[in-house]
Amino acid sequence: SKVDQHHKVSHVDSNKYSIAAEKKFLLYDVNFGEGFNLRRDVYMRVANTVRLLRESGENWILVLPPWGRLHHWQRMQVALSWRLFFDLESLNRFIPVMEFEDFLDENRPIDQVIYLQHYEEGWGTEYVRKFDERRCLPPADSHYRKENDSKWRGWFYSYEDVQASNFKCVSIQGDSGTLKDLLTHSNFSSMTSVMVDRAETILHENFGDVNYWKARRSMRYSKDLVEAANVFRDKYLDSDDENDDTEMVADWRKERAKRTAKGGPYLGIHWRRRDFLYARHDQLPSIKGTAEILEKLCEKLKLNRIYLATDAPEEEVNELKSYFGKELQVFRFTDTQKYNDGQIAIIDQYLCAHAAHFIGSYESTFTFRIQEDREILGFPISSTFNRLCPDNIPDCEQPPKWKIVYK
Ligand SMILES: C[C@@H]1O[C@H](OP(=O)(O)OP(=O)(O)OC[C@H]2O[C@@H](n3cnc4c(=O)[nH]c(N)nc43)[C@H](O)[C@@H]2O)[C@@H](O)[C@H](O)[C@@H]1O
Repeated sequence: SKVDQHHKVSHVDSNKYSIAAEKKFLLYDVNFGEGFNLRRDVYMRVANTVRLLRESGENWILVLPPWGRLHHWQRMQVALSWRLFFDLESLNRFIPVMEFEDFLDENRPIDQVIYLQHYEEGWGTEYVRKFDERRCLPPADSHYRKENDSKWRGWFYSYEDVQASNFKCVSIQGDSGTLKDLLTHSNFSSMTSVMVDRAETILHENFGDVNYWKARRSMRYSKDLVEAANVFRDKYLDSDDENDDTEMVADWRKERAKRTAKGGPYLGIHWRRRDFLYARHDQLPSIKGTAEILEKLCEKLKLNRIYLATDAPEEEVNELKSYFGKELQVFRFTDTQKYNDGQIAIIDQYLCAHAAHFIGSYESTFTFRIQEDREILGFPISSTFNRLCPDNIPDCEQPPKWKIVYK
């Protein structure tokens, strides 16, 4: 009936694609090995799938995958909700989202797990967007198992009593739009709730376009984290939004292009260490080399404060600091009592994003997210797209400038 339908959409009235159709739920997960900031990128891809589905008249809602089991996090936590990190109201202004806990509270089943994988035979000579139901390749076959009750069990973000009715593997090459097609034009189109595992398999439909940036801008940080970081800016970095020209409108949909942000009187650096030293060894400076770059930069920019975001062990931080003269002060946010590893990572990023000048680490997604935040805040390009060069190539190639677009 009409009344029923009205009831069904009342949750998503705030969204401009509010649709009189039955609600459907998209859940997803990402390969276990991926880090926090690649996962944030995968959110943008899947959020755009939901946007496309809604634009085509289907009433999909994105169920947010709880955070946890990240191998970079020193403390092994699981089942952390999104509101610990992000502002859900803000996310909801792009597409309707809900926490997994709330999905479970509504006693909803998971009808179908679709495990995305590549094509066994590879990509072929030309890139075509396509998908096909295929036999499961490793490791899919080991991640889900059928129990005696013929339900499927898997990791499900550590929740033990969650199961799915059906499980299929799909080979796919494509993007957010291809995933939309998979959900609407395949055997899965009758399902009400679908979980897509290995969602990182799909790409952005148009990397860096306006919808990329809308999804990105909707990912405002939780009010608690912003508050904690702002208190720190005020106390140690002589930095606040009014002086720095970094004020933001409450609703990201009202943001307009600008390049007038000044930032606080400090240098922000993302100094990626640990496993990155193996992966990108030739592209990173030594500890001493890092100190030399920072000293020179501070002298040039007439700054005497550094905000250091890093995953480096304490000994390395101490070594770095030991190379600086007395005139340079180094600050870090380290309240691990009150905040979990992901929250500290976000506070680190926020503080780097508000610095007068930023320098990051080569091809780190942690660095990329800071650059995006600075684009949103409206910094001049030259203060943002900078990287630490290795010792032997002091004038190394600087990072690509993925500028924000509003149209
Ligand atoms: C080598 C590759 O590196 C890729 O990492 P990359 O893009 O830098 O960035 P992420 O994917 O975020 O992984 C790095 C993780 O290390 C911690 N981390 C790194 N830098 C900082 C920092 O400045 N402050 C804080 N608080 N934490 C930091 C944090 O947990 C972060 O999520 C990985 O995603 C890949 O899985 C792979 O390991």
